[in-house]
Order: sequence, then structure tokens, then C-alpha cells
Amino acid sequence: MRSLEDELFPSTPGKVKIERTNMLNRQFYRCFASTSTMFLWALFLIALTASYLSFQSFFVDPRHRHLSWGGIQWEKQVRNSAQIQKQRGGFSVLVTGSAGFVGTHVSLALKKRGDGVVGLDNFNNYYDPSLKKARKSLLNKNGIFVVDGDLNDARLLSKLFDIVAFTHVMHLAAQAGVRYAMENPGSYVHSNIAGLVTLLEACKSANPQPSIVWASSSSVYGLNDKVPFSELDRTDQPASLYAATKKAGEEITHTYNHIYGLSITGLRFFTVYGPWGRPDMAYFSFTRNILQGKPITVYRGKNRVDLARDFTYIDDIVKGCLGSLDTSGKSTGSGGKKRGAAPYRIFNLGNTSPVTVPTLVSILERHLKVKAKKNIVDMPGNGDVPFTHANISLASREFGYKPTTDLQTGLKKFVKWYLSYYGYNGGKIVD
Ligand SMILES: O=C(O)[C@H]1O[C@H](OP(=O)(O)OP(=O)(O)OC[C@H]2O[C@@H](n3ccc(=O)[nH]c3=O)[C@H](O)[C@@H]2O)[C@H](O)[C@@H](O)[C@@H]1O
Repeated sequence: MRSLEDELFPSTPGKVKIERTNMLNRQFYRCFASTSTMFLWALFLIALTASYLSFQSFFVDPRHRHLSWGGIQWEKQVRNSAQIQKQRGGFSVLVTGSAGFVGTHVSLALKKRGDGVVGLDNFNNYYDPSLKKARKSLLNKNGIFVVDGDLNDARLLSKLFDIVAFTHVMHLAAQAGVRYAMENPGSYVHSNIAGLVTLLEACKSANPQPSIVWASSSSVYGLNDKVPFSELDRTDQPASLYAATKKAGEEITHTYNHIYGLSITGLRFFTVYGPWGRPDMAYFSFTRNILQGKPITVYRGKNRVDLARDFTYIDDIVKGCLGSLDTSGKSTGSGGKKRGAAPYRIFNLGNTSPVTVPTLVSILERHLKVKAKKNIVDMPGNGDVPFTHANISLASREFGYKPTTDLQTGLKKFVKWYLSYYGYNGGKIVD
């Protein structure tokens, strides 16, 4: 009977049979040799990985791996920055988004009056991060330490609350911008929803719980056409995902107020502008383009009606933020347990006098002494609303909010800053 080997290697008896046996041996040894080489390589790689991991866990605190925060020196900086300088009644405030436009101004104002301030910012690249770094240097010079970290980092937040018993959180970190929501919807969910919830979780578990003041937006009024916009008007028709995430924030904060007794104040900002502003906003990008001789796009509403905004100057917004903080009342819970009802408030912070976008452009032309090249186009369906107009009687009643800067004056200050910051003609402008 023929063996399997014979079947596979049919041959004549004798010499050929011996050659066949040698061939099988060679194949066996080749196979064995390559298997053992692979085995050795595998052993080598396992050893390498194991030594890397043990190095990591031995020398690096595993909770802080790959993070730019932590350590004794870092904790000292946080603690020092949070130190209250006032004799009596000062606050210790965590300002999120502190390297942002509003965050920088609010942090400086708090520090100036003697409150302790710790900043938090993730320095993302939604717009030029070098501007954020410059704002950070300004804060550092004024004794404010800015933690480089993301709102969604729950361990970082809990660490900050371990180090400092913050009395207040001024939550200004957000993915801003109305039209960018169509390009990058995920970033709005990441910061304005997930980040907000992570922050609220940290606040509700903190002992003592801080009071929270945070930035909502005039955009929550969406398609509402009853003017001026009052806090009692409907806000269930957002026109952009940005607006929808801010509206969601108002509902989410309400839940934390209701369940955990967190004191919440939501501020609906109306198109804030001024020095150290946001380059993505119209007044800023128009200025840049006008100075560089580039055209600007001016949107126009239905039936050729000009768009209008209740542009609000940054110093007025800062006063509104501080007024809200001072009247926020206490959170009632501790360690995640509610002990009683806490304040839940929402305020418009606007200027009460809307200005059209073409008027904004002509004020800029006057201050810059340069004529703009305007492309006037119909407003695309990208989330914009035709106008905004704030009724501020609630904020005025509660904490004496009273805006005092008109667009002409505010833009003059902005242009002066812009020219000096970007190195134009020593910052001189005409009246
Ligand atoms: O108040 C608010 O709730 C919102 O205000 C601004 O949003 P927006 O009013 O759209 O501000 P800009 O982007 O500066 O636009 C101002 C006006 O200029 C118009 N615009 C904008 C850009 C452009 O290229 N051309 C143009 O005509 C817009 O349609 C709008 O009417 C901020 O960007 C939002 O973060 C903020 O939440």
C-alpha cells in the first residue's frame, strides 16, 4: 500500500528516496529555525513593553500621564492664585475659558478687586491660539494662574476642587460661533454639552458646592420675533446647533439646580465685542480685511433688510458678570446631596440698542480711515438670525446692570487695541 508520503512525492526507490528524506529534514529545520527566531523576537518585544510599562508606573504618577497638570509645584501655583486678597467677603473663583475673550476680562476684573482667581483653558485652535497665549501672559502678569486642561477631564476638575474650596465658578469656556456649528458640530457637543455636564458633576460633588455663573447666549431666542427679547419669551426655536447647545445648557443646569441644590445663573450675552476680542467675529474679521485691502462679505436679510445686532461692549458685560456673581446666592447641597432650594436665574446682558451690520462697517471705516470693499450677499441659511435686541430690565433690577458704552465708542477702543496689538502705526486712530 502507498503511504501518504509516496502519494505526495511519487518516486523511484533508492537514492531518490534518501534525497526526499533529506529534503523533509531540511524543511523541518528551516521551519523550526524560523519559529524559534519568531519566538525570540516575541520574547524580546514582551520584555521591552514590560520594562516600558514598569518605568512609566514607577516614575510617572499614572493619574497624570500625558497631562500637562499635576505635581507639587503646580498645586502650589493653583493655591496661590486662588488666594483671596481682600480683608473681608472675597471670593475664590474658578474661571473656565479664562484665556478666551470674556474669560480674560472677567478674570482680570475679579483679581483687581481682590478675589482669588484660577483659570482653566484648553487652548484649542478654533481661532489663533497665539492670541489665547498672549491673553494668558496678561493674566500671569496679573498674578492669575491658568491651568492648561479640558473641561471634560473629570480627574483634573476633581483635583482642582480638592486643592481649593472655590466659592464660585464662572463658566465661560465654550465652543462659540454660530456658523461654525455646520462645519464642526461635534465640537459643540464636546464643550457645550459634555464639558458642561462634567463641570456640573464636579461642582455638585464638591464640598462646599460653589455657586455657578455661566455664559448662555442671545442666540437661544432663535426665531423669536417679539422685540425686545425678554427672558420670558419663548426659546424653543433655535436657528443653529450652537444655539441649541446653549439652550440645552440652560435645561441641564436647571436639572443640577433642582436635584443637587446648585446655585445657577445663566447669562445671555448679546454679541460681545471689544479689545482682546474673538477673531472669528464680524467686527474683528472686518477690521482685519479692511486693513489688508481684502473684501468683506456683508449678509443681508429677507426682502433686502439689513441684519442688526445688539452689540454689547466687553466692559459692560464684565460689570454684568460681576454683578451676577455678587448676587448669586449660595448652593445648598454638599457632597452630592441637596439640602434645600437654591437660586436658579437667567439674565439678558445686552446693550438695548441694536445697530445694523452696514452701520457697524461704516463706523469701522471711519475709525480705520480706510474704505471697505463690500460684497453684499443674501444671508445664507447657516444659523444666523436677522436681529437681536435685549430687554435688560431683569438684570437692571437684580444687580443694577446698566450698559454705558455705545458701538461708536466701543469700536474706537477696539480699533485702538487692534492697531497696537498687530503693530499698526503705534495705535493712533482718528476720532
Ligand atoms: O450674541 C450671541 O448670542 C452670539 O453673538 C455672536 O454671534 P453673532 O451675533 O452671529 O456675531 P458675529 O459673528 O460677529 O456676526 C455679527 C453680524 O454680522 C453678520 N456677518 C458675519 C460675518 C460675515 O462675514 N458677514 C456678516 O455680515 C452676521 O450675520 C451677524 O448679523 C457670537 O459669535 C456668538 O458666540 C454669541 O453667542
